[in-house]
Amino acid sequence: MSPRLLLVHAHPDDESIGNGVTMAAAVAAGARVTLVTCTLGEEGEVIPPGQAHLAADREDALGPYRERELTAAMRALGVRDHRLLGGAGRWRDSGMMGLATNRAPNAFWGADPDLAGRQLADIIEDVRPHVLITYDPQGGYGHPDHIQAHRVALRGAELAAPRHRIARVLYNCLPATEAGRRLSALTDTARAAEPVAALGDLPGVVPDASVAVTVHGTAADAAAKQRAMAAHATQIRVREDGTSFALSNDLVQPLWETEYYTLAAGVPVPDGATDVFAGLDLEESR
Ligand SMILES: CC(=O)N[C@H]1[C@@H](O[C@@H]2[C@H](O)[C@H](O)[C@@H](O)[C@H](O)[C@H]2O)O[C@H](CO)[C@@H](O)[C@@H]1O
Ligand SMILES: [Zn+2]
Repeated sequence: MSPRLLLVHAHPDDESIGNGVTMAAAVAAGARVTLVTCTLGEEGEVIPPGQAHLAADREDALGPYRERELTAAMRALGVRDHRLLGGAGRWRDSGMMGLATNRAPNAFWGADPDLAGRQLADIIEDVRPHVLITYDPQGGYGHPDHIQAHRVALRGAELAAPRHRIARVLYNCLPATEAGRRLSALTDTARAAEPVAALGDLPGVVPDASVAVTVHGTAADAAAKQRAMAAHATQIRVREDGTSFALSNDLVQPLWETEYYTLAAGVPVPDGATDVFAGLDLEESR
């Protein structure tokens, strides 16, 4: 039986930034990978000047454009099943915490967790994943759509449980020691002619001992992640060395070729696990 992985993310680009290697490696290993993206990122800033006209305060056409970026990113990772929660445009990007856009009529931040959770439960009952990956309760860095994606992911898993119980739930994370080392390396090199992010700017930093799964991937998986992140060109600038990137805030941060997870719920992870499915009886959670 092929293992099945479900990822729940807030905006187009989060999946490639946080899980590009994990997704590419799972596909290469024969797993079925399903991505659910909750919004189209309509409120995002736009990096390339040539696309600035798409922004919400201009033509408000960024959502469909980012959907096409997402399709290109999934092609780079080999992921064939990617779905928009509730259908394209059902839930709108809420903008950063505290903005008026948080209260827009269909802002994801205002979604009823039971309604959105039921939309996800329908997907869970269809896909029957062994593993679910999403954000920690803080959404990694406090973005309202990330917090809501966490809440909806757990609510959906709960609503689907009578028909399909997900064996393991993992949260994206970054180990503090390695994150600090990588940021120091970026700061020390001549390449950092740009400002480098601080540890507090990175999402989901945890004590090293909290990391349950470390996915290394291959060089091909890392290259696929770089291509997938570059496909989200309105949001991400992959730097020429391929080992760092910047968002529209121009803060340089590591492009992680290794991805890390904490165990949120379900079957314990064997020590030193390098595979999100490690130790699972796939037949048991058909
Ligand atoms: C990675 C991620 O979640 N990006 C979100 C985020 O974008 C950031 C936001 O525009 C912020 O104001 C910038 O300083 C930062 O550089 C951006 O990454 O929030 C957007 C609006 O909700 C969202 O569209 C984007 O995907
Ligand atoms: Zn996001």
